[in-house]
Amino acid sequence: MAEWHARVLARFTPELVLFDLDGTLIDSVPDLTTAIDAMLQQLGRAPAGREQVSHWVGNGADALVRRALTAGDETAAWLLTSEQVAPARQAFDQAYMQALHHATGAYDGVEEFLRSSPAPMVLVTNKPRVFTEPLLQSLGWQPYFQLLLCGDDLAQKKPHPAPLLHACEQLGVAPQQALMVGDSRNDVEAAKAASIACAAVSYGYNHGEPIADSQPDWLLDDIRQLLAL
Ligand SMILES: O=C(O)COP(=O)(O)O
Repeated sequence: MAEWHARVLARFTPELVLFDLDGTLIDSVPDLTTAIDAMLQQLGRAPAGREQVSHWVGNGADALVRRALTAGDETAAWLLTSEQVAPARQAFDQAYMQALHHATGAYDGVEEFLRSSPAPMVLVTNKPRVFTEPLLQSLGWQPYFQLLLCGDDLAQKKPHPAPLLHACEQLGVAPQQALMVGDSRNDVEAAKAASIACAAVSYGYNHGEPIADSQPDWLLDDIRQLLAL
């Protein structure tokens, strides 16, 4: 088991680490793009490509499909009715289930952190459970996490603080003793609203914007920077 880096210890000693998944632990955009482009092709539309898809990830599968259907127009995306979205969502779900772990891999340093984390870990992702569980199983990561909280487990998802607070409560850790690690403003906003310290990684998606703008407590280029290695 590794020790926390002095920069973390100077503030507090985390008793629980809450991890985001997509863009933080894994680069899932290649496989998400395969699924989104297969869906668009079925609908007779042009493919979106990885760059666009990377800007649409982070608020769960429903938001991703809505954004793809409206070429990223956020207002138009949420004006679509559930009935309008349903066939596309079905096509996406089928394609993503097939593609789940073809090109998705862990970022540098992630495996090392997971193996040697100084504190118990929970996964708090907006990804639906139907994809998260088989993907974690395929990565062999399920034993690392005390709890998985997926995007469809609770009524609210990040940036709402509810999943983070729920995780703390389940593990019996005060929010002030937990650390959120994520890549997007959804993670930072959820952490701030829950009074949870937040480290953000600079290499993730964050809708194509710099995560520094959200002012996390720590900005990391590599998750191992949290550790005294
Ligand atoms: O939008 C998604 O499905 C990804 O969610 P995550 O970044 O919270 O892991």
